[in-house]
Amino acid sequence: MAIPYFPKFMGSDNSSIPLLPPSSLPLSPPIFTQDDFKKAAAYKAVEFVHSGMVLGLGTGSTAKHAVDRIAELLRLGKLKDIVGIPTSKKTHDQAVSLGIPLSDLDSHPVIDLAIDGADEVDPHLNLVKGRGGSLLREKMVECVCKKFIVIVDESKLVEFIGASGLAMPVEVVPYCWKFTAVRLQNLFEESGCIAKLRTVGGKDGEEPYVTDNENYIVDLYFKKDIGDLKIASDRILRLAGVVEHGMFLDMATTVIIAGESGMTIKNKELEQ
Ligand SMILES: O=C[C@H](O)[C@H](O)[C@H](O)COP(=O)(O)O
Repeated sequence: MAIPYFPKFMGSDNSSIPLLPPSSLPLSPPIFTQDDFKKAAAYKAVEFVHSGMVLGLGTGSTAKHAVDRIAELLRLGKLKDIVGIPTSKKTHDQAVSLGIPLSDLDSHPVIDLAIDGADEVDPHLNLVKGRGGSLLREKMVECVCKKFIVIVDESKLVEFIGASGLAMPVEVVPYCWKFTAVRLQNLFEESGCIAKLRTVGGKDGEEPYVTDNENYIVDLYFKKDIGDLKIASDRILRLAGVVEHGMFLDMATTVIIAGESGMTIKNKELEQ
């Protein structure tokens, strides 16, 4: 079993971070799990949270650690007057269960800081998000943030968007989704694109995955680089039937990456 051991990842407040392995254990190098890295990045990001902030609360296994940590600091009285704007029903439910005060974009159209995970991060801090299906609300919240901190383990770093060979999600309206999927695939024919409806196993077999907004997801898989991301984004968004896509371009202000060699913090300003 992995020993939670975070010598390189200590936050300014480490009340809930075990610092050293029990002395009875043999002195072998600590073994970290991927989840340890996600938690380390999340805890680091929460150090940027201050009392009185309106916070975008991300979705996914990495963001979940940040939400837990924010709730813990609220309970300890180390944070006060936080308002959270959740980016999915799941995060909403997590935050409610932890007692984090919540609101929405109607009441809080400007957000001080959002913290969220990502599926891919390229060298320019462009992202793929939405493999958990929450891209639309995430984009709505994170595009109105003064600061957007992305938290990832090192497995999310890619040379270029789509390089992982994994899905780039596009949220589409259910009406004639096949028609939209074919048009999406045709847009990126030269990149060897395959478009697939995301499905989940239901009692009657495979059913379309339905987002929090009652839409479907078409996942795009690329064999080659799709080139200029801004152009790709515009082409996707111009298709009627498309609601939003999972490329988050030029949005992250900071990316915190945790991995075997420690923690790296990349700032957008430094990349330009
Ligand atoms: O829809 C899901 C979100 O975009 C997640 O932030 C993203 O998929 C990363 O999730 P995880 O932290 O679980 O890898």
